[in-house]
Amino acid sequence: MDKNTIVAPSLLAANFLEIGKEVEMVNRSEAGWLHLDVMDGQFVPNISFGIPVITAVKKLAKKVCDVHLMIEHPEQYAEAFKKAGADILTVHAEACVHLHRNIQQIKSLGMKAGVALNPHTPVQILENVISDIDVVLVMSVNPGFGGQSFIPQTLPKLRQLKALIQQHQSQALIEVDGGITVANAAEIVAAGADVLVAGNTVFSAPDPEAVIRQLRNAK
Ligand SMILES: O=C(CO)[C@@H](O)[C@H](O)COP(=O)(O)O
Ligand SMILES: [Fe+2]
Repeated sequence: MDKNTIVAPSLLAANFLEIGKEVEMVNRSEAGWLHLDVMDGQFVPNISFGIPVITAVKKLAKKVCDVHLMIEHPEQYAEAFKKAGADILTVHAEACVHLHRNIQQIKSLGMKAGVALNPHTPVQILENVISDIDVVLVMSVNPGFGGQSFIPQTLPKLRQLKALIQQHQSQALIEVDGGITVANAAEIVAAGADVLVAGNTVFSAPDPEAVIRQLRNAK
C-alpha cells in the first residue's frame, strides 16, 4: 500500500443535504481514502448512518471506501458491508470476543481487515493478530462523535504500535482517527501515522481540498 501519508476525510462531518457534492469534492482531492463511520447506539452512544447510505456513496466514490464499524456484533454485518462496497472493514477490538475469527471473516470476504482501539486499550492486545491485519485504527478521541479534541496520550501509543508492527514484520498501516487538525498533523505523522482521518477539519474548511493537501504534506 501507499507509504505516503494517506488522508481519509470522514463523511460524518459532511453536509448530508449535499452528500453527492461532498463525495465529488473528495474524488477531486488528494485524499486516498473516504472514511465512513457506522455507529449503532450500543457500542457508542450515537447513531450515524449504515448500509443504504454506504451503498449510495459507493456508486459515486472513486476513493478507497474505509468503513469504521463502531457496532456490536460486527460479524453479523460483514457480508452486507462487503456488498455495500467496503474496501477496508474495521472492527473494534473491544466489540469482538473472537477477534481472530472476525479478521479471518473480513479477509475471506475479500476486504482489507482493520482493527480499531479505543483510547484506553493497549496496543499489546494486538500482539497475536498484528501479522494478520492490514490496518490498525488508533482512536485519538473516544468514539461516537466528530469534532472532539485530540487526546495527547495517543502520541506515545503510536510509537509503541510502530515498534510492535516492526517487531512482527507486519505490513499493517497505522490510521489515526479523531481531533486531527492542520496544526497537529505533523507530530502525529512523526509518531508513526500512515493514515490521517479528518472530519471537521476538512468539511468545515472554506477550501476543503486545500486542507486535504496540507494534511497530506504534513511532516
Ligand atoms: O470515528 C470517529 C468518531 O467516532 C471519527 O472518524 C470522526 O468522524 C472524526 O471526526 P473529527 O474528530 O475529525 O471531526
Ligand atoms: Fe472513524
